[in-house]
Formats: sequence, structure tokens, C-alpha cells
Amino acid sequence: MQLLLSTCFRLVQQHYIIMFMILWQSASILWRFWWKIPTGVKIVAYPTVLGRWLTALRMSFNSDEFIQRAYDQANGQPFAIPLTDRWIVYVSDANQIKKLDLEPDSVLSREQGLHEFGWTQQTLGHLRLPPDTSGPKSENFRVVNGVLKNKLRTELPALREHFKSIFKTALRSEFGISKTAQSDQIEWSRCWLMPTLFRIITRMNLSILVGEEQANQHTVVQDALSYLFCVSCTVLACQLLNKFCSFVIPITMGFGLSRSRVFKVFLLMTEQALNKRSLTDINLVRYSNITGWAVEMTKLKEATAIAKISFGVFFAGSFSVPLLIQACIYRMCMHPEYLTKLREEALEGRNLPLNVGNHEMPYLDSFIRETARLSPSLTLSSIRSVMHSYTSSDGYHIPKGNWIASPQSPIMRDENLIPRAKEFDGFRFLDKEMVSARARLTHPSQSFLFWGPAKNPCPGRFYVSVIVKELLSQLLLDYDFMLVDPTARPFWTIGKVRLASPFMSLLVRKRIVGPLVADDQNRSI
Ligand code: HEM
Repeated sequence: MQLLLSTCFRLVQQHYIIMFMILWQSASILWRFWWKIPTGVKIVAYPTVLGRWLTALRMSFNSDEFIQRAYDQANGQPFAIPLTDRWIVYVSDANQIKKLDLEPDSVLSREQGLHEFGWTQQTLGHLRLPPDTSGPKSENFRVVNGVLKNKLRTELPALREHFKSIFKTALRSEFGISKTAQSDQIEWSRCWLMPTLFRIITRMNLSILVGEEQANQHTVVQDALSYLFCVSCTVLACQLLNKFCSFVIPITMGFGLSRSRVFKVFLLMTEQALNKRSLTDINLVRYSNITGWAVEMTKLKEATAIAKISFGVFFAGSFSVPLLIQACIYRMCMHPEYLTKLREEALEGRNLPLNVGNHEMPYLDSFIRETARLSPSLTLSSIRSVMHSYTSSDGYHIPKGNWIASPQSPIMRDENLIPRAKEFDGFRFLDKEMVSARARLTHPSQSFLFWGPAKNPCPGRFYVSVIVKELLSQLLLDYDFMLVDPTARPFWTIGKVRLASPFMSLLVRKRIVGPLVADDQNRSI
């Protein structure tokens, strides 16, 4: 009898818990999809509150197509699509975007938007600098832009030999080709592209962030890679599970162990740079990496706070570069007709310093820009988080907590803005005489949102442009390559991210100098 009673009691208890969870979930659906709905804009979702929720679920897997259709139907007007955590109002008209640019960060915050986008509370945890809504006046913004757009950019031409030697060694070791391999050793080796590119680029980023000595240490690179893997799993979990993800985060983040180990390296290098500054005449101190330049530029005194800034740069710069390179390699394999010209150019430019006047290698520059245009790694751009309920001068109203953004892919594929926009034309950005570029990879514009808003584009883009060109040049000059399965799906869309396929594999061999045998996907192996 007692057993029966206790079983009944437990069932009732469980029943209440389930009832409570259903009520809580219903309330949050009502709150988000009815109470927080933007007004005065076209709502692109299935009708009713439940329909909007289903649209949000659908957006987790198929957002690219959905946004494209909404853009085509909106005729330049703003439209709103629900995600599981918020509404996004997409604005594409240039004049409306200009008006948004005039709003202060305390109303429409770019920095808050970037933090929410990167789930920094979960992925950087206590090592993040909290978002500062004072816009360009914030210390983080000033230091990050100063370090990447001034210091690092000025050093780029001199760093070319350094980049070259890192990539040469890395490619050889990744492809399992010995230093003394002769051109008649033509066996193909198979390479799993995404992890390979992450290893190479993370090693390179560490060398400019914390210096060559640290980047040479196997454990430092391994910790950085483990941390990036944890971040990828966490962002994926957060995108799919949203608020329910709290209990899985410690697991996906590996309890923050790799994060702490990587941060320790940043802290150590920051402390060393601070010591150097205090011991030497300040005018004589020369730093050669980002942690040192951050110490040189910041007004902050405390090592941990300064290290958080450079750690934030590591976080911001780690994911997009491998994805861009993978997209370029995919395009090269699918459009081998470009390879002869790209190889000629790479050979001619082999020893020139890159980024002196930002006009070197126009063919490769155009090829990468065209790839980026058609294969951006995000479905949206220029995110702003609504800090206080916002009513625009055009009459639409967006409740606090939602986002305003631009529909990146549809704009970059709009035939009204770019002729034959849906076609891949690798040398599209060269002028009529085909000698120099009309628009460089690093130039942001209203129809090229790859680097974010034209007003405040990514400060790391000059560095990206140089290292991507260097790596692709070496690949073109030293290797033949082709896709293992050219028919496999090249991209996946998960929530706001448009990922190059993590399963893409390449067949690679040392290049036979002479006829360009790699220019044909159909050759026999
Ligand atoms: C293909 C590679 C990259 C792409 C497509 C990319 C794109 C972007 C975009 C879209 C933004 C947001 C801009 C905004 O909405 O205001 C951004 C911000 C940023 N990026 Fe990049 N980025 C890339 C590589 C890098 C690298 C390698 C670094 C560092 C070495 C870097 C450092 C940053 C930083 C620090 C910010 C935040 C700027 C701020 O808070 O003011 N990025 N990037």
C-alpha cells in the first residue's frame, strides 16, 4: 500500500513538473512570438503564434533559402523573420541603412550584437570584456582597431617571408610530403580539408598574436585548437537548443579547461610586454606581436584586462579564414579554367611584398572576392542589437532585444546591384583592360557586406587578404589538387552560419612542373 501511495505521489509530482515545463515554454513562445513582434514591417513567417515558432525552428536548418525568398518578395522594404531566440529585422535599402548608421550605439548596439552573435557569455565566459555601448569611443574598439588596422597592417609587407615559411612547412607536413620529394614522386594523398586548414591558420594566427616562440609549441597550438572545437560545439548547441542549452554548455566547453590554458599564454605574453615597457625607455621598446601592440596602445594598466582584449582578437579571427580558404579551394576545383592565369600570377608575384599599396595580385584578389561574394560564411551582416525599443523615421517599430541586420547573401547576389550576379565570374572585379582591380577584396561596400558594414568593417581584413593569398599561391605553385567527390554538397546552413562542408576532402600531390596537369577534374588518378 505504502509503495502504491509513494508511486502515485511521484507520478503526480512528475505530472506537475511536466505541466510547469509546458506552461513555461508556452509563455515564452507567447512572449517572443506575439509580445516581442516588430510592427510596421512585413512579417515573413507562417500565420499564428505557433506558426511563427515553427518558422523559427525551420530557420535553424534552412535559413539561406528562406531569407532569399523573403528578400525577393520584399522589394527593398524591411522584413522580419523570427529565430528561436529573437526576431531579426532585415534592412537592405541603402538610405535606410544610412539612417541606422546615425543611431547611437546606446540605442542600436553593434558591439552588443557581435557579443550575442558569438554567444560570448558562453564561449568566452569570465574572460570576455563586457560589451561597451559607447561605440567607437570604447577602449576595446580603439585598441583592436589601432592594433589591426595600423600596427599589423604596416608590418604586413615585411612579414611576407615569415608567412611564406610557416605555410610552406605546414602544407608539406599536412600533405605528408617530405622536404626532398622530387617532382616524379606523384602519389596522391588524401586530406580532410577543414581540420587541415584550421590547424594551419590557428598556428599562423598564434604567431602574430603571441609570437613565434609560443606558436612553435605543440601544446599551445593543441590547446588553441581544442578551445576552438569547444566553441564550435557550443555555438552549434546554443543555436539549436537556445535557452535550453545552459545545462550542456559546461560539457561542450570542456569545462573551460582549454580556454584557461590558452588564456594563460596570452596573460604571460602581456605581462612580459608590460615588464619590458617598465624596464626600458618607452621610445625604444619595439613589439612584434598583437599582445605587445595592445600593451603599447591601451590606457589600461592591468595585465588581465589587456590580455582579454588580445584574447578577444584571437576569438574573432579564428573561424572565418579557414572557411574562406576552403570556399576558394572548392571554387578552384570546380572552375579549373582559372588556374593557369592564377598560377602565372603567383609565380610572378612570388617574391613581391604583399599589401604595400594594396594592388598586388589583382587576379587572385578578384577570385577571392568573387568567392566571398557567393559563399559568405554568414547569412546576415551588420548586426545591431536593439537596446531600447526602437521606432525608425520610416515608421517601423522593433521591441528591445531583437536585431536589425542586412541580408548578406541576397544583397550580394542581387542582379539589380551586380550584373549576372548569380554567376561565378572569377575575374569580375578586374578593370576592362584586365590589369588592375576595380574593387579590391578588402574594400567594403553596400553591395559587398562580407566584412560587415561599410562604416565599420572588420579591422582584420588586410591581414586576412595577405595570408589567404599567400596560402593559395603556395598551394597553386607547389601542388596539384582536386576534390575527392566534386558532387558532394559544398555548404551547409545552420542558423545564421553558412558553413563550408566539414566533410570536404581533397586529393593532393606535389606538382609536376611543366604542363598544368591539375586543371582537369576528369583526369585519371
Ligand atoms: C575571412 C575572414 C574574416 C571575416 C569574413 C571577418 C568578418 C568580420 C565581420 C563581418 C565583423 C563584424 C563587423 C561589424 O558588424 O561591425 C568582424 C569583426 C571583427 N573582426 Fe573580422 N573577419 C575575418 C577575419 C578576422 C581576423 C583574422 C581577425 C583578427 C586577426 C578579425 C578581427 C575582428 C575583430 C577584432 C572584430 C570586432 C571589431 C570590433 O569590435 O570593433 N577578423 N569581422
